[in-house]
Amino acid sequence: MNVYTNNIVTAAVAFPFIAFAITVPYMIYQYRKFGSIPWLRTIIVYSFVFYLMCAYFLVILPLPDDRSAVVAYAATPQLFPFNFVREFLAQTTFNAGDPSTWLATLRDPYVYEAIFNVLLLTPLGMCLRYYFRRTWWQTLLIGFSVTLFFELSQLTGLWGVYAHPYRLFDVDDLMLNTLGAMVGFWIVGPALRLLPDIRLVNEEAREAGMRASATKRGLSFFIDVFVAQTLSSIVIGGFGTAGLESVARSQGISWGLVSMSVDFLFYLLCFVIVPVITKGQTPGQMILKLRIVRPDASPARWYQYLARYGFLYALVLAPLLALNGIVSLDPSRMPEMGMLASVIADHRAALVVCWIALMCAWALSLIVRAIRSAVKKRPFVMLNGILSATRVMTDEAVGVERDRKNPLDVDEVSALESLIEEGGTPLSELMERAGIAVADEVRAWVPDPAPVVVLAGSGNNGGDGWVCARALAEAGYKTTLVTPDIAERMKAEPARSTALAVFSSASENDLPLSVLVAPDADVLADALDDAMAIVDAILGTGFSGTELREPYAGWIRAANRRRFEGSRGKGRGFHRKRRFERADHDRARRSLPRKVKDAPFAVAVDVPSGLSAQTGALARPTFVADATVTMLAYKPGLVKPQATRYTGTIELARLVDTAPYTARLREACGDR
Ligand SMILES: NC(=O)C1=CN([C@@H]2O[C@H](COP(=O)(O)OP(=O)(O)OC[C@H]3O[C@@H](n4cnc5c(N)ncnc54)[C@H](O)[C@@H]3O)[C@@H](O)[C@H]2O)[C@H](O)CC1
Ligand SMILES: [K+]
Repeated sequence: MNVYTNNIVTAAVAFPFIAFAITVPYMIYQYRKFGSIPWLRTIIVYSFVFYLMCAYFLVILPLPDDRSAVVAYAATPQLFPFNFVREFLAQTTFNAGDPSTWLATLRDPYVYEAIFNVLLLTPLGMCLRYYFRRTWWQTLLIGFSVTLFFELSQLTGLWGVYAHPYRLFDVDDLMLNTLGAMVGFWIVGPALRLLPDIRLVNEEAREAGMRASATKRGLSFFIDVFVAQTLSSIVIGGFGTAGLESVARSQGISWGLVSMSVDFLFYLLCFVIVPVITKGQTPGQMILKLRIVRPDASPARWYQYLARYGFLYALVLAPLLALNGIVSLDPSRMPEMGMLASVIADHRAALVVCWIALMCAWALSLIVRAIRSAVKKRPFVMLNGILSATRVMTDEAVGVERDRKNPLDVDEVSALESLIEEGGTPLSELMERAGIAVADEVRAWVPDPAPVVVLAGSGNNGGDGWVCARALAEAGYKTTLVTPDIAERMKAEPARSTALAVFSSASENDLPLSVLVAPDADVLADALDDAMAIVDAILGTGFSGTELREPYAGWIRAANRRRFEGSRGKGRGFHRKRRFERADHDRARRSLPRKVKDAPFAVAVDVPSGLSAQTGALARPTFVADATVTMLAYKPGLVKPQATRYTGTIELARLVDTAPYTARLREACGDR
């Protein structure tokens, strides 16, 4: 086994170099995707790379010294499947009835190499399922391809580096390695319940990406100082080379003052002039996608940038100037000094100690506040931010905050739809895009095709649901669409024609889409039990009143119950029935038991059904969603505090570039 450990040591030695080479592009990719660099993901990815390197090194090392040597045992590929079994049986002393032969068997090279060959790709299979969320057949295919790559490296003498193969191409290795990948895939199945859900890791990363953490801000500040200082050094260096230093001295101008002024100008450029031009971003903030705004996320004014960084400049510079003042006082000239100066000169050492203590306390308070803001997920506010009435937010958070701050009333949304239609985009096209946006959200959470239930009402919200169902079925999801009535009898347009088109497209193309028309409670519950995702396209902006009529109320109860009480497992019927009768399930999320582990992902179209898009009033029951995909603009009801636990995270699907239409709408409203 020694050769194996040696190879792993080689991998460990080579890993830092490879890790270093992938770090920068990997970090940039992560940051661009999530706006943050999640540590769990980083650990997984780095250990995965390390593992693949170990595996490959085990396959190709040790390298022979002679590049043209013929290695006898590797010369002819081994093409008989199960050769290792034959060889083992021919050579073994194994006797099932004699335990003393068992250990020897394990030490038999044919046995331990077979076990090792299975183990080699087991982590790959685990990772493919857990991290990359691949299905069994994808794992099989990838596992086989990786193995083939390994074996071909051996067959071709490391792709032609060696004149002859120096390790054996063996069909048994191909089979055993691929089997190993599948073993990894299977054993990770039960472990999935214990491991943190990688999709939640992504979600957390995205959430972290929304926050302007102290790290991001520190880094962007560092970049800015670096840029300003580099530019300034180049210019001052240039002045020096041009002989300006001696000119200045001959004129009696302090060169130190000149360099300080040049520094100051470049700091002014980076921290004030550039933000004025870019509407709130210093160079470092442009790279890290941060932005200086007012606390309500509206754009800041030029004097606020000046105040923000002016105070910071003073806060950093003043202590340095003070220190310089203390140190440069000469005690021997005390008699000529004023009272204060002589006291300072007399206690210089003590004052420097005080200064250091003060600076340490300041740095410590910054660190403590940075950690606290990271733990409590709150913004990190500094004194200069308060004084200038500005905050640093991520670009993403600024966008969301501005959208949230400008919701459109329900009748404004209708007016917007009409404007968009006049602008040349028909409502049926909007519906198509809306349905696809919801399907994309489902696919982001449930990446592998799985059973999905779409609850569709008979209005246009239901129309979005029909499109979503078709898009999911086209992607291979086994989709069940639940509707109160057949497509012909849908009440609204374009929902009716859309539903009819989806229906005929599903049968023409043989899509895995089944339609349940007004199913009874048991049939619906069966469909929900199987579902990995539930789409609520029952009611959108057209919902009125305070109560939900049947059958919608029953559908929502069934969906919420599936989420919070699990599927109708054996022995749970009685318990659940009682709960159902007491109507406990339509209590707010806080008072419900924790979402059950196998709960399907629940996504609401436009608004959760039962929540009034205009007022935020809640009906009993109201659909409880993990995410809401809202169309065109936020609605006032979605941003009400009581709405959050029903909406989950809100995604805005703009469907078109709404900015020109919204501007016209606001103009029209202003005119009124
Ligand atoms: N208009 C468009 O072109 C687009 C709309 N989109 C989506 O459409 C909905 C709004 O659609 P609308 O047809 O106006 O209303 P709803 O589908 O939300 O609901 C109407 C439907 O509901 C019934 N109803 C009303 N109140 C109740 C109640 N208390 N109990 C039971 N049933 C009720 C009513 O009778 C009607 O039948 C919008 O949210 C978007 O999702 C697009 O996305 C794009 C194009
Ligand atoms: K809905």
